Amino acid sequence: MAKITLSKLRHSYLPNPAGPADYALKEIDLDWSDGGAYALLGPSGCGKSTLLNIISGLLTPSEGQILFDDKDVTGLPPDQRNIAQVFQFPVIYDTMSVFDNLAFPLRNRGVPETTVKARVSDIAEMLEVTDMLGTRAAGLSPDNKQKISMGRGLVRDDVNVVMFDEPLTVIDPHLKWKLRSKLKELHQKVRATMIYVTHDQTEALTFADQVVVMQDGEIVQIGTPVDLFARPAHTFVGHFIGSPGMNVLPAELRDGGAYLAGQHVPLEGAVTGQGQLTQIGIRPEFVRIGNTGLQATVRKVSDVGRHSVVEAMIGDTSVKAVTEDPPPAQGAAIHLQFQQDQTRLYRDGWLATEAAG
Ligand SMILES: Nc1ncnc2c1ncn2[C@@H]1O[C@H](COP(=O)(O)OP(=O)(O)OP(=O)(O)O)[C@@H](O)[C@H]1O
Repeated sequence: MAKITLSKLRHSYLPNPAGPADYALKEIDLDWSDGGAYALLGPSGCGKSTLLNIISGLLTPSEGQILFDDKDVTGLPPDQRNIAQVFQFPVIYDTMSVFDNLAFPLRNRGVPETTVKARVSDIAEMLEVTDMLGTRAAGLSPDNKQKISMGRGLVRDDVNVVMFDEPLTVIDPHLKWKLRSKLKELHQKVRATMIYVTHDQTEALTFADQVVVMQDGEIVQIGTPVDLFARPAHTFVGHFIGSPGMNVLPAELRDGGAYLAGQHVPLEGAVTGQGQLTQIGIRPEFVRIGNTGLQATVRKVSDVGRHSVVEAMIGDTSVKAVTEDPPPAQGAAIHLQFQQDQTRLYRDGWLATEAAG
């Protein structure tokens, strides 16, 4: 397994890119350490596949370098990069048995048959497919086929990195959670460097120790699932992660204080930096409905099981609050309290307050 370094990477699909908007990947600098479990998370079109194809060698970047264990592989074709990939759809040989499918990547490399047997039975056990080893792959259900595809990606122990590209797309929703946690468990057992590409926050947060969040060809934050929830570096991360996402509210900044619809909102700490557009970011989990605080009117209440999501209007601005108490009625006049140490200011999208304490 290898450490992967992406250095000053940029990519444009245009022959003569003029400005940042012409780049599918703006400048990417990133270190993925040996044996880590990473997710690349972002909406459709943010550049995930472009980055994946550059790492696997299917695409040569317009600028920058890719290093595996400090060795420059930017010019190497895919077959010389020693990478395993698991795709959205199963890649298996229907006419072969499950055993032969799992053995294929090893036999292809001339691994001795005794090692093949040992390795295939280990992987089969981890994936709980031992009883299927003698079955022809053609007869398997789509999710079992995808499990075997994953097994084929994991069976070699000499690859630099295993990359998963939206691997749960074909899996039935009720089986997804099972395979998600299985993959996490597998990573803990095989300790390979793994990169998991997805637009689904639950998949990314369940699988990865470190999540790389992308938007518009740029990395907006790299952090643990807890970091991304607790202290989003960008309003995009706050909004994209969490359900419902962070409230991002228009704010006026006067004498270092923030105001929302004319009402003062205490922030977590001092405001730093420069920037034009100022916004307050607060997660709905930290907005309380109380007797004092910002005046608001309830617009809508959604019961989502253990708690309710109350959407209230402060002036023209909609704010969401999560509450486990009986919610107020639609149209009620209420007060909202923002937990101060969780109330942040963002400037042009980027975090601009210092953490409390
Ligand atoms: N072959 C190509 N030629 C021109 N533009 C491309 C090509 N492939 C991707 N793009 C553009 O590059 C940008 C990034 O696309 P990319 O496929 O990397 O994003 P993504 O995050 O993987 O999205 P998805 O999840 O939909 O695949 C998009 O604006 C896309 O339109």
